[in-house]
Amino acid sequence: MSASGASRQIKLGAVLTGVGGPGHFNTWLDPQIPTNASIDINWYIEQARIAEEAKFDLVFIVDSQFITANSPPHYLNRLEPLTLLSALAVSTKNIGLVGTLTTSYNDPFFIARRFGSLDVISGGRAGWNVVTSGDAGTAGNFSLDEHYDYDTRYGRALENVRVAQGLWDSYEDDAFPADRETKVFLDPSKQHTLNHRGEYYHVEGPLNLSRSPQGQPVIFQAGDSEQGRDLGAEIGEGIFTHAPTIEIAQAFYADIKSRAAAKGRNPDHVLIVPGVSVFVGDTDEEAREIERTTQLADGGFEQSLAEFGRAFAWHDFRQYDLDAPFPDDVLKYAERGFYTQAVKVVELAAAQNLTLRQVIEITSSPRRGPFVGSPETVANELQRWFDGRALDGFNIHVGHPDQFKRLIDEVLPILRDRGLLRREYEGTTLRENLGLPFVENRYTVARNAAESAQPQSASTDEQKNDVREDAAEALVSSH
Ligand SMILES: Cc1cc2nc3c(=O)[nH]c(=O)nc-3n(C[C@H](O)[C@H](O)[C@H](O)COP(=O)(O)O)c2cc1C
Repeated sequence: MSASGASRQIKLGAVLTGVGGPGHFNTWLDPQIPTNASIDINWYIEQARIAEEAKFDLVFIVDSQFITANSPPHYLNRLEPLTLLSALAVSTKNIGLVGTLTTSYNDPFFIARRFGSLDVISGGRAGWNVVTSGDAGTAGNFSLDEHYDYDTRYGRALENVRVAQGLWDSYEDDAFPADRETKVFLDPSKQHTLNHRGEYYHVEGPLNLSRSPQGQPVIFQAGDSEQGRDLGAEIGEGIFTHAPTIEIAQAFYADIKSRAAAKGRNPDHVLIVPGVSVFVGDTDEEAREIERTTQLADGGFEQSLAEFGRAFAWHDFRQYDLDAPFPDDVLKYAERGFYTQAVKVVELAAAQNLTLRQVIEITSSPRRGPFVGSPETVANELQRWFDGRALDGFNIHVGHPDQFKRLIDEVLPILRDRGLLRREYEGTTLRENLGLPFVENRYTVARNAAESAQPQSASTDEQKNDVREDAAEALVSSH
């Protein structure tokens, strides 16, 4: 189904953060959340099946590889995404399986192999959320003294993704006749080496794995700097982001879509799906109260202060006077961390002349989110953002089970009745369900193009090969 026009429908993801992600230190106290939720595969299977029953497009697994004692509970003790998603692949049938893997500390061959395997195991439901790692300390776990600077991080990311995509085309879709009569297992003309020599990677190929029914895994991306947005516009088919207000979300949406169009891409094939929290009550007032009490119970000043340094490469802000002006030279710590996020905090403090205490209070006190109210109110607001081109869908942060249930039972049916959500999955692959095109194998495309362009003149095998290689080269470099 097309992502545009009359049939445009809301995409839905479920972000599973077990016992509580950033800012949610006490979510795990909820008796309905097992204290080992983040490492209990049965909990993940249950959530994925609930989401699948509600016809969500995908489950979304975020990740990191560096922690301190002040990291959020889910981050302290959680499963590796690809291992986890492989278990979900055999416990579900339709829902997409999106995992986060950093390009800064994984070689593209390894990434291509792992996501390719997930894609094959799941019958074409895999997605890769491309990140570059905001936690500067990750470097210390991968034999480096220092995390990469931004240009290097994003340069590596682009090349890494291109190499992985090249490797995923190692075999054309009919490469394995596996014919017992003729004893031909592989058609060697349908196996391709990559021979990549780039700035950061040398990769020969081929990958020892055939393609899935969707051709290649879907590429998601998360990163908000200029370089991050450019990368998303270049390679992202789904963009994971924050959306604090409809105006900011609309500006982000327009920016990414126009960057993608400027790169010659179809903007409808870049879906913007920010992470959002939803609170549902019987009335708008009750929902606001649930939002306030939940945020108060899940958060806390002391823990927020301890965790506050994460964007600044875990610089410890507890050393400063809380009631003095916000320290003005801390951005240097964030240069290899979550710099974009850190800049926003520092700019806010400067613009409003805030103390450190006030900044922590602002970032940790209950805030009135946009998707809070009676089922009707929440449905209206979700629709307003969708119709207003602030986003193409929502990655719902799954926190308290009661709230996830109310969203599914009370809000989604309203949107479904308005024709904004599917009743049944459109296809069996993540691409089909997201309205994204199947990725044709580049060598098959080049072969077909060469054959139809020169049906008579290609008199020798050598000539045919030249044309094929030329076309393949053009495709590889423009892909
Ligand atoms: C919405 C969002 C989600 C992210 N999720 C992850 C994640 O799960 N794991 C990770 O290592 N980095 C994650 N990142 C970090 C980015 O990959 C990037 O390193 C960081 O945001 C700094 O780059 P930026 O300034 O371009 O945003 C996320 C970033 C954003 C904006």
